[in-house]
Amino acid sequence: MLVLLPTKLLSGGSSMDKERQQEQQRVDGIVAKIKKYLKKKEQEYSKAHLETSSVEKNYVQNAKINTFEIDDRIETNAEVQQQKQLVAKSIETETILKRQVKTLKALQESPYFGRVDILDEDEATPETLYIGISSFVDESQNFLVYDWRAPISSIYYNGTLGKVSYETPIGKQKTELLKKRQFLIQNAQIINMFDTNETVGDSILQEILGNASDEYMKNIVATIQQEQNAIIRDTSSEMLLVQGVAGSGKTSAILQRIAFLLYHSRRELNADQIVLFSPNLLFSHYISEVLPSLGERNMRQVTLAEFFSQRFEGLNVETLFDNYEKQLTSPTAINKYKKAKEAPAFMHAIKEYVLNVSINDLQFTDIMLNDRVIFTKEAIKETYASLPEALSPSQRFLETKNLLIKKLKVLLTEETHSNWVVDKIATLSDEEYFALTSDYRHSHFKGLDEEEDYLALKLVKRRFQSVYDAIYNNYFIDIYRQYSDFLKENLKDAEHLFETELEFHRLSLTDCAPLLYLRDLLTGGGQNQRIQHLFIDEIQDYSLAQIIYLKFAFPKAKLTLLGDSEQALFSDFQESVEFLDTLKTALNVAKSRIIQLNKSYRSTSNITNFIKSLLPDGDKIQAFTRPGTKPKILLAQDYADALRKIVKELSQLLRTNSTVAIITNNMEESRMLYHKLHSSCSATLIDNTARALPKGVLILPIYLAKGLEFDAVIAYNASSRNSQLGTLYTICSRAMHELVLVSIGEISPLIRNVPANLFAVEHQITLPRKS
Ligand SMILES: Nc1ncnc2c1ncn2[C@@H]1O[C@H](COP(=O)(O)OP(=O)(O)OP(=O)(O)O)[C@@H](O)[C@H]1O
Repeated sequence: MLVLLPTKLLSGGSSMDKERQQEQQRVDGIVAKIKKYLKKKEQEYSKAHLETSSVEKNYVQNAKINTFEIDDRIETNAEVQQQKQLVAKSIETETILKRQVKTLKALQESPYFGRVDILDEDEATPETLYIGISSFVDESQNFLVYDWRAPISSIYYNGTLGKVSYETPIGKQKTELLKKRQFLIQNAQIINMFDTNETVGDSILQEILGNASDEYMKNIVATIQQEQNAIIRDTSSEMLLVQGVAGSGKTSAILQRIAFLLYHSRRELNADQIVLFSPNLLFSHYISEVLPSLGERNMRQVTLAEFFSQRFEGLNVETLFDNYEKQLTSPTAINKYKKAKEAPAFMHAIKEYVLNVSINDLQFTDIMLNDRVIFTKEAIKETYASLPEALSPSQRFLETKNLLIKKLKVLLTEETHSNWVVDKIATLSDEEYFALTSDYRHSHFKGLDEEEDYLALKLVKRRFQSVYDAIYNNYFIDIYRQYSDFLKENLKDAEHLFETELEFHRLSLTDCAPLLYLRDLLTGGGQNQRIQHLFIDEIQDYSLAQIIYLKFAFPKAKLTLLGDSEQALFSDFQESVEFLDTLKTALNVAKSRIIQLNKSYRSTSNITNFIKSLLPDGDKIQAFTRPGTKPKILLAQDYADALRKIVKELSQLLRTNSTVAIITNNMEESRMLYHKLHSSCSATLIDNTARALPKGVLILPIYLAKGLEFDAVIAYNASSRNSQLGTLYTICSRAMHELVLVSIGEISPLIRNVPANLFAVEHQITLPRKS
């Protein structure tokens, strides 16, 4: 619990007033220095900006020089390359300055949020340090503000007063923490300030959490809690599993963690080497401002659907959402092979299959150029078979590829003598000629023959480019037929469904990971060795097969996986510790750690208490003390009655909330509601193409609301027909300040066990209790 020092001393007391004055004077002094420095940096930035514009202009002009005059062209090439480098350098300088200006602007509004007074063992006088979103140093290199990620800053988040220690690059350091002070500074004015003994305290947190929701998630740097700090500063785990209840700050903590890692390993790590798998595009947009607000570049973000679609070009890859909607309509057909295909054993079977597949069972395919067969599958098979058996399949594929490319080169030389080439050269236009010879120093052609040979090879290469690509991309094996063969052997009859889908150019989500695994193990590819950190949000929605594949695809990456098994929309609930064990075995990681977050920050205590009583093991959830009204249940007789009630409720909710989300179980419900409601209240329908969230009334299905939060939520429809616990829990936990549940007809049995004092009902009703 937070221990505040006597309030008299802190707020009303004259000694605190005096201290506050002194602190404000310090803020004033520092802000003046920041402003001065900002001015300098702004000037440098404007200069850099002009410089970039001028080198860019130069570059464009040079690149445009008449390229049909041969002599000009040669010189242009060299100059253009030089200009290109200049542009890149200039842009980089400008970007760095732009970021510095942005950080300084943030600092001049709020230079810091914390202060610690420490006394080192060998020192006689204490030292006072101030902590902010970034460090600020004066001309004499005195740290006026310490970056929140600096080693010493960790005691602000972790330490209680007294002897404390903190990690540094040279080992553990000890000191004594004499004072910890929190500030809320806005527009360079101290709004609130108090001393605290333990972790960062409730009062400022209350103030922050009471605010309205925003289009963008905010950073939590000033109020990071101790258990969140453990997630942020963990640098040693190979796999960090964060299991946290809804609204406990999992997403916030990992974004802060990314900022921390970028600071901690500044030399070895950059933002491009971090990938975050996020649940949907809306979410990607929602979190996109957190890192920039801390002066860092964003990591790469991708959704699972995007990741798979990029790898199966030309196929319509099913998304988690299609899969979810289908499960609601025809659960049995989908579930038939789902369980087997999503299990680690299935991925293991793929590995075994690749190791043991015989050459005769490999599904080689002809390489064609239009209707002409360039390499027959028999010839390719022969090439593959000629290689030593001791090589692994992927090594043999690589060698086959090399040999095929060699053969192709011979073929291309022969092809240069064919009639079509001779004819084409004779009829080349000037433009075509210059395009073909653009990277050759024309003056160096020794004679007509050489020039003709050069042109012929160019023309042939151009025509055969697709053959080269086919070899390069391993299109000489029909991976779909291979997978179908694998299914035949390992999951009886499953191949039929797979093949039927393929005929329609569709690929089901459960086949993506095993199919890619098969392709990559067989042909050797698909791995990105550069990525150092892989973050997966909403891990409960990923199958183990998918996680195994992602670990394989990013072999050097440390994993940070976060989720809440209670919010599982697409699969069954699994206990966290059990889940960690399964993951450890499936992924074979040595150093793993699990961190549980049980305190929920998003919602008022009334909402959290209601939500926790929905869950059988909800006791572990702790509500953050924040006042608000009780959740309300509206019982409607029929659809028309529900609509009337919703319209009435909306007008009330909009008086105090800037965003009200009506969250449904699926897209169809959302569409129907939108159709009926948009004329009476200007609502926005959010579908899976949406990227931003406007204010006002939003209507969306639950899977698109994952990870998001809204001032008020109307849960539609909480009747007994919609009795999925994970769905109801996830919908309700999106609400920050107000929650209303609408039920058409009998209320969901999930709500019957909630104590009646935790919610209000619009009409007096008797809820039948479960026996
Ligand atoms: N230490 C903190 N200080 C201030 N705000 C916090 C803190 N921790 C969490 N929050 C706020 O609580 C809300 C929920 O946080 P977040 O979305 O990160 O939780 P989550 O665990 O990812 O939620 P869910 O799983 O339900 O999507 C956000 O508004 C976030 O800013």
